[in-house]
This record gives sequence, structure tokens and C-alpha cells, in this order.
Amino acid sequence: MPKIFALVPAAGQGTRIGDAVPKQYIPLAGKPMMFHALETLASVSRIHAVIAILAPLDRHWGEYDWSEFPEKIEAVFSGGKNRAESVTNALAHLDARIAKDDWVLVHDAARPCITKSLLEQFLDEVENDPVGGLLAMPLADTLKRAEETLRVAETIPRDGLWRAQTPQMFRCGLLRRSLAQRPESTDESSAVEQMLGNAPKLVQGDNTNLKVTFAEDLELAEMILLRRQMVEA
Ligand SMILES: Nc1ccn([C@@H]2O[C@H](COP(=O)(O)OP(=O)(O)OP(=O)(O)O)[C@@H](O)[C@H]2O)c(=O)n1
Ligand SMILES: C[C@](O)(CO)[C@H](O)COP(=O)(O)O
Repeated sequence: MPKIFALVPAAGQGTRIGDAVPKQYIPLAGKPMMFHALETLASVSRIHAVIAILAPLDRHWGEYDWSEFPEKIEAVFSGGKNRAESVTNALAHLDARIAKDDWVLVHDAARPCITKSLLEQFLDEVENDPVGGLLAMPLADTLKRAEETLRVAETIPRDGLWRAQTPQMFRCGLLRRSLAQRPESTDESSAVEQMLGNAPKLVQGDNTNLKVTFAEDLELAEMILLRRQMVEA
């Protein structure tokens, strides 16, 4: 039975937020942002291990007490110059423990609002897929292409367009080969898509699974997390 390894890229700088600490450590609902995704991933019993991919010179991880975390969460200090390189380096680090048919589920540290139920639903849909897949949302807005002057050049038909989210999950062997060929990919799916005959499965996500990219996203994510805490209390 193939194992599922969850990789959580957390080696970015968060330049678009521009906080004093990298965004994955910004406090959200009382915990550093990446805590939320790590804890939720670890709560899914069919996930074998949860690996936070940190920058080689990360000096923040050690400032926290992670001792109450489930044992299956670990940190590797192997982040690269971009997200794809961070994932590639982590796969190299895991080489001795991971088989080519094991699943690699990648989820951004910057998507703290993923829920256990959405993860379970995603795994149900993808675990038996021959290629693998990703969470995504159909576009809900009318799409404009801009000219440099910030005037509308055209309206683009949105039929069939989806916004990629994470998690994204592929077999280790396929993901490694794909990332080696497309090291600039901004997500795993786009690397896999380039390999002939591989069409990743789209699984509808949820708008609360937002990526915290800009400062205003922090407030939204915190509202979502706090509301859930209130409902669960
Ligand atoms: N070299 C990198 C760059 C990004 N990431 C991670 O990939 C996820 C998605 O990236 P993004 O939201 O773009 O994060 P940053 O690169 O930190 O943000 P920015 O582009 O604003 O600097 C984040 O969890 C980020 O930590 C990573 O592990 N290694
Ligand atoms: C992987 C991703 O979250 C899918 O939406 C996204 O592409 C990562 O964002 P980045 O800003 O390109 O790192």
C-alpha cells in the first residue's frame, strides 16, 4: 500500500506581505501561520508523515515549542530559491524513506485554512487516480487582460478556467521527473501537465482555502480560523 507523505513548503520570504518575519511565522489566531496547516494535515490518519520544508537559514522554527505536535510532523531545512526547488530538495532529503509509488501531497504553509474534511474528500478523489490531482476553484469573476496603461485590452472567456489551490498530490516518481524537467513551475500540477499523457484531476476546493499572499489576506484568514474555533468550542 503506497504511503502518503505531506510536504509543506515554508521556505519563502513573504515579500508581498513585507512583514518583519517570513509570513509562515506571522501569528494567526494565536499560532504561527504554518502551525495550522501542519496540525490539520497531521490529523488525517492516512497521511504517513508531514514535513515542513524550511529555509536552510531559518532561525524562527527553533523559537517555538513544537513538542505538543504529533510525532509525524518533522522539519527539514532544505528550502531552495523557489517553491519547486524547495519541494525537489525535500524529496531528495527523503530519498531513503520514500518509494517511487508513494504519494507526495504538497500543501502551502501559506494556506492555513485547509480543513480536515476537505483533505479527506480530496484524498478520496485522488488516491486511486492514475495521475494525481489538485484542489482548484472554477473562476467566478469576469476576466480582463490589462494593457500596460492599466486599461482593459480584452475580456477573456472564463469557460473552463480554474484557479489552482493546494493540496496537489502526485506519485513521488512522476513528481520528481516532472520537477526536474520544469524547475520553474509555480505548482506541482503545471510540472506534471508537461509530461505527455498526464492530465491531473481537478477536485473542487473551497474559497476559504485561500493563499495568504497580501496583508489583507491575513485578516480574512484569521477571521475564518477564529470563527471555526468559536463554532468548535
Ligand atoms: N523558495 C520558496 C518560496 C516559497 N515557498 C513556499 O511556497 C508557498 C507559496 O509561496 P508564496 O505564497 O509565493 O510565498 P512566498 O514566496 O513566501 O511569498 P512572496 O512571493 O510574497 O515572497 C509558501 O508557503 C512559501 O513559504 C518555499 O517553500 N520556498
Ligand atoms: C501553488 C499555488 O498555491 C497554487 O495556487 C501557487 O501557485 C503558489 O503561489 P506563488 O505565488 O506562485 O508561489
